[in-house]
Amino acid sequence: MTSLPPRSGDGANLIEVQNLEMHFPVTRGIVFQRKVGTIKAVDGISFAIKKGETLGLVGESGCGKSTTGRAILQLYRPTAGSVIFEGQDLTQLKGDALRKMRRRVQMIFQDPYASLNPRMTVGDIIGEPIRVHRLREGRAVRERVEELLGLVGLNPAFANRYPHEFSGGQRQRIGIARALAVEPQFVVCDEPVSALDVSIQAQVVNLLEELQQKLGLTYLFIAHDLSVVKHISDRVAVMYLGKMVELSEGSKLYSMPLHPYTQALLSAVPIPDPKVELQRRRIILEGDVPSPLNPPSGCHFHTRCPIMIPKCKEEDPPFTDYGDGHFAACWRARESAELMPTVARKQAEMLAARISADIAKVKSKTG
Ligand SMILES: Nc1ncnc2c1ncn2[C@@H]1O[C@H](COP(=O)(O)OP(=O)(O)OP(=O)(O)O)[C@@H](O)[C@H]1O
Repeated sequence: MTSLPPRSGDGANLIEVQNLEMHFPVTRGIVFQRKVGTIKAVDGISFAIKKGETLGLVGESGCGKSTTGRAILQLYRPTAGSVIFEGQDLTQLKGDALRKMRRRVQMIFQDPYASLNPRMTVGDIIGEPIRVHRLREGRAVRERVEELLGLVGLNPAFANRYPHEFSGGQRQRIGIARALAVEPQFVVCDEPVSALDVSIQAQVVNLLEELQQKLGLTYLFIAHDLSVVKHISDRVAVMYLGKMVELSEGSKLYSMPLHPYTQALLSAVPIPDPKVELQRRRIILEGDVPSPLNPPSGCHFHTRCPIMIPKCKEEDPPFTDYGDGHFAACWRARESAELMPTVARKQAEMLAARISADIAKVKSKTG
């Protein structure tokens, strides 16, 4: 159970996700497949994203971030819930209406190489969606491809080359150009910089921010790295085992995390500085991440929570607004803020500052 989607303050929401569920059946048997269980990859999450806003989505591997992105874009058809985009519930669209909507919502993938067809030239990769959606014809397709390559900081002459001729960062730029080819309004960026070197990460994050400003884009930015998310996001949401456990305006999530899981994530942010490492005080979470096939009762986090009380085993805490749109799903949210070690908070802040400095450096170099 979740409450109404957290609103993002003033201004219109571009997208509203309400009680979204994406469950995958687990089957056994080759000929007669029989359902033996359900993976609750996304288990009833609600949120809204304002036009032009970036919502960061973080959490450990397997918590349901990618599935959330795919279910919003209808790449997976959700088990339950609604996704309202420009007044239309995407979960109800079919056929032609669904195809038309796909133009407005796009995805940028983590591994740009895997998502680019190695047998196609960059020109064909970027031109294909333009032709499919009949946005341009004949020579105008080529002109648009060259324009898009320029927009993402690549030489328009690269249109004749193949994906293997490019570096990781350049391939990601090609992936971004392809996503933008159909002139979307909403883009799910699924760990777009996780596979790149830190210096290149800053360039790609910088590019995504520039494109957002130029084209008025709205992003759902998925990452496991809290520092990258902090820089690019207006608000940040944290997921654990298919549920959203915290959501707030970015800086507040870092300075006053309400959920013990967010606190643990913050305390684990690595900082390549031996002085800080010596002071590090990590919040160690006991046990492994439970299986989404058989999640714990009550609050899913209770089996690893350092401040668990008996109620947590029994009742799922509601996603509650603790003021100014700072939502958390924790029975002890009010007390837990006081338990966050200062050192852990400080190290997360320092890493975020480092990344911001890297990005500023890239900006000054690229003028
Ligand atoms: N098509 C599928 N069929 C069955 N289970 C799936 C499918 N896609 C994802 N899952 C399961 O759903 C859960 C959430 O996966 P998801 O990829 O959304 O997590 P994630 O947070 O994006 O992780 P990562 O950072 O590793 O990509 C996992 O347990 C995963 O195994």
